[in-house]
Amino acid sequence: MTTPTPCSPSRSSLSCCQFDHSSQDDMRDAAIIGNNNYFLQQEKYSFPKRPELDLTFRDIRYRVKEWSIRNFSISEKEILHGVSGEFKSGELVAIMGPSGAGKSTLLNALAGFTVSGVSGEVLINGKIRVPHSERWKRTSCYIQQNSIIRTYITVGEAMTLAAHLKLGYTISSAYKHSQVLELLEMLGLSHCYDTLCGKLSGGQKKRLDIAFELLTNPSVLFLDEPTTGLDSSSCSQCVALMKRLAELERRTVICTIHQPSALLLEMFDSLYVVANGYCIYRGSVSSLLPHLTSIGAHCPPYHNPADFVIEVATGEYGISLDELVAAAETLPTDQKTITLTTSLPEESKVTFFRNFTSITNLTYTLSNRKFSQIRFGHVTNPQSEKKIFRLFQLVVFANRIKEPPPPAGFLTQCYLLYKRQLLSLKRDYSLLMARLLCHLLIGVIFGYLYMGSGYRANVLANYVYLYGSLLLLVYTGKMAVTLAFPLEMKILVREHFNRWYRLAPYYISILLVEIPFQAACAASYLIVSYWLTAQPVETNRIIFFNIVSIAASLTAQAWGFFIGVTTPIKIAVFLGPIIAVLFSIFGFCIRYFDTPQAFRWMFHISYFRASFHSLIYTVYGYDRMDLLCDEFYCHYKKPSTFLKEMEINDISVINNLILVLGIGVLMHLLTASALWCKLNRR
Ligand SMILES: Nc1ncnc2c1ncn2[C@@H]1O[C@H](COP(=O)(O)OP(=O)(O)OP(=O)(O)O)[C@@H](O)[C@H]1O
Repeated sequence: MTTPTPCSPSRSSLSCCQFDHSSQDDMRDAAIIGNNNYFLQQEKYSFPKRPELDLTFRDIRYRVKEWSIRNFSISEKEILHGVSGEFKSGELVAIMGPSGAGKSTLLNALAGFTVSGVSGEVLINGKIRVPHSERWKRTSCYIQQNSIIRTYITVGEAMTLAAHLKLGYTISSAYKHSQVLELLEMLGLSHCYDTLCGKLSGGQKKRLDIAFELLTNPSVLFLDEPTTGLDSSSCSQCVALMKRLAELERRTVICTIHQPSALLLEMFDSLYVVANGYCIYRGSVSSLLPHLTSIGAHCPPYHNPADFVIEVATGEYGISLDELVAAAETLPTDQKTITLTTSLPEESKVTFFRNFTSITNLTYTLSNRKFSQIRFGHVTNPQSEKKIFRLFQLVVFANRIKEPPPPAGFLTQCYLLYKRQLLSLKRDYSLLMARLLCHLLIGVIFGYLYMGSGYRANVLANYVYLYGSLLLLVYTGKMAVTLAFPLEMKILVREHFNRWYRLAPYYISILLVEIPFQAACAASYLIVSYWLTAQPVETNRIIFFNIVSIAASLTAQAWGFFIGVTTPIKIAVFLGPIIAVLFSIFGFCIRYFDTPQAFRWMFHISYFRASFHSLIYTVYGYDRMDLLCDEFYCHYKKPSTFLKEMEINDISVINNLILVLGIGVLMHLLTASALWCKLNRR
């Protein structure tokens, strides 16, 4: 057997995807069959083992505030009306109900995805879960209905990257790679290793979403309508997979589902039916029909029980919602939750078991942690024996639980996310090329239209060229990100909630791609048009001209990020240009003393004005020589005359540059804060 080559952390983040196939096959063999491989076997037990988590929820309510145009007031609407229940580890739970019943709302509340507006208690193994609990997020995952995956990276690359981000570098790359292969194998995706994510079918994308999250082996999985959009065979494969996930390592798997077939319904261990925000059934699938029969709803022969319960919920069988809710409240609940404190000394645990089970002669050994070595003495009743065995399972399991490996560090996250951005761009560079070529083309057109205006005393043409150039760079800088960022948000929300990375590395990785690219686009325009319009060929002027223009474009880009993050896309498309135009009029059409008092503050904070004045000063200031005059009298033959009349003869380009860059930095800080609020204050 070939010993797998470990990928060192310093190698490419995706280096494990770039193994040649023969070594990949060897790795797979080593990972799956290779019990003889000491290296992998050793680490197999260091993979984060997670505790079994029972989830109990009590009196969950969800209220939203709604603006009523008719009453001109804000009213409160309750969507979940105090629902309670319990989902146990090792169970596959279906949340069902008619459309609009509140299934997704309940799932979001239980997962901690929605926090604001939610009241009630969620208990994990009997302990109250605090909102935004980091620990909870590390042991659970939430898989949204619509799979949002980057289209232009392969399954193998996406999985490897997720493994590096989520498992950090305390685990070797070789081991992470073996986990990736194992998971893909388990989810039937190993043949898609080199397939681009965008080319996967709907069902494959869903399985890939699950594979991403299983890398950290979460104890609780929440899935919002995982079967929606799948054909019947893919549906049963998907439910069978979830069932396996629940059974393997006793995970708690909770999903919302729309009217499953009778066969699919049978696969669930537990059902939770909601109607109009109330619970109308909770319990096993087998007890559903007897319960409904007991309240007078008889399921016709050969009718799908899933369809039947929805019909009952919508009132088709004449049973009111109040009756259904009242009947559900009489259903037995297992309120007893036993919480084991793993930090208890072993002796205390033995005492605890003795007291709990009234066992007289209990001996056990955990030396090699096998259940077979647990010996019961005299057990007073068979019920206790079952319970104690289960508790021992918990103890043994708890002893095997290791702290999850720390995720990748800050700089590594920046690097990995940056690499992912570059990889996507490398595969889909059409948009970037279009942006670059447009800048070049406009540079040629502007240069041609205002050819030679840079050295003539007829400064009006050059004045318009400078204004037009700045407007172009501001618009292209702003709008490209204003419209693109809302699409990014969906991926960010999913990955951030599931603790792939923190916000700062993500934002930095975006900026590391967008800033150089926008600067390159702006430079391509400036070089062409500067040369064609025959602006002064002096090193200092050229450098200042480029720096000021690029700074203005990047500050506009920062505004674009801010607008894209804070406003819906439909509003962003016109808000972006409106703000650009509003700030552009200061300095161009209106001089400071012509500006009404009420608007003078805008004159001061307008980065457009600051950059525009700086550009004019860069071209005509610094004691520039007389301009070329083709006529008998040229009023602006001396550039200083023009600067004086424009009231910009004594400005400081450096101060203006600081203002422009300062506004850019401020906008990025505001954008990051707005993103943080969006991600953490749901
Ligand atoms: N933030 C909100 N503001 C206003 N109404 C909301 C909000 N969230 C949910 N609702 C309303 O609550 C109800 C339940 O929504 P939810 O998405 O949970 O239903 P569902 O059972 O998952 O439906 P479906 O099966 O059609 O997806 C709907 O009427 C929805 O319009």
